[in-house]
Amino acid sequence: MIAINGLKKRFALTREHKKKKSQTDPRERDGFFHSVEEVNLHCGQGEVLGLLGPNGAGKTTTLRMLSTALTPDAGTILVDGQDIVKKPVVARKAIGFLSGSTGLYGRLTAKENVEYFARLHGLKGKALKAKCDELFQRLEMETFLDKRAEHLSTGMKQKTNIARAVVHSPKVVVLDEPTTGLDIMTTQTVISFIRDLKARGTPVIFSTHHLDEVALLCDRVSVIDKGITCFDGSLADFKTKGQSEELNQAFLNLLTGAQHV
Ligand SMILES: Nc1ncnc2c1ncn2[C@@H]1O[C@H](COP(=O)(O)OP(=O)(O)OP(=O)(O)O)[C@@H](O)[C@H]1O
Repeated sequence: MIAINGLKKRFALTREHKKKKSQTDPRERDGFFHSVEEVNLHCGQGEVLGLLGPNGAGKTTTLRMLSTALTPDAGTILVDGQDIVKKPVVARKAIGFLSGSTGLYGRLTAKENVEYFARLHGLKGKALKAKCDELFQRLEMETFLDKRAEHLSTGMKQKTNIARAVVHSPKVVVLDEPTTGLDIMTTQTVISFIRDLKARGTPVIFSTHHLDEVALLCDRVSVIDKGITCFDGSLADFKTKGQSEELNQAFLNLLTGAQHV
């Protein structure tokens, strides 16, 4: 369903970076920062994949390439067998992407924001209302639908962003740190929403630093360390290869192992 192979992305170093005498990161070389060096990731129909990695590992860069916001320097990204790098317009219809920095229109209400994106995707009339109402109910948004986005709390904004990302019923959902900064109740709503997507057969890829969410939701896990995939497999394999039933420990063991390769 989703197959990423040999993905690479580098960014030109700024003048400030180049001026620095001491090299701080092995990914800084030849005038570039090699943010993603070799990422491989696989997620099947109805599976949920947790993308893990330390800060700066390259998770957001990978997800931005998957969402077509960034073009890879090398590698392939297949969604349902279609090469989305070659067909970005097809990809944008097929993928619902929640980015950490997605902005809402502050002067529009939560409801207007979601409806606006529904219209951009070609929904109208009864179909638009039915889809939006369903999402407002599933994401428990009814109490703040008529509040302007600029006055919403972090959790309310995140729910609105999620509704906006999936209003076109995408084949694949990609969420960059969907629960970061949320309270326990809102986190629970987001977790239930991901479970619901899985039950409907929609594959979900989400990045997180919370391994309790991985335990609750994921069939598969992918770990990136310094721009390189050091694990991509089932949750059971993650525990076996990480040599621990405890997910935090398995994650740390996999990272340590990767450094020794
Ligand atoms: N446009 C850019 N120009 C230069 N460097 C970049 C750019 N975008 C990302 N990077 C660098 O690439 C590396 C990977 O960043 P990325 O945001 O993908 O990491 P991450 O795994 O999502 O981290 P976190 O868990 O902290 O969100 C970082 O060192 C970052 O500074």
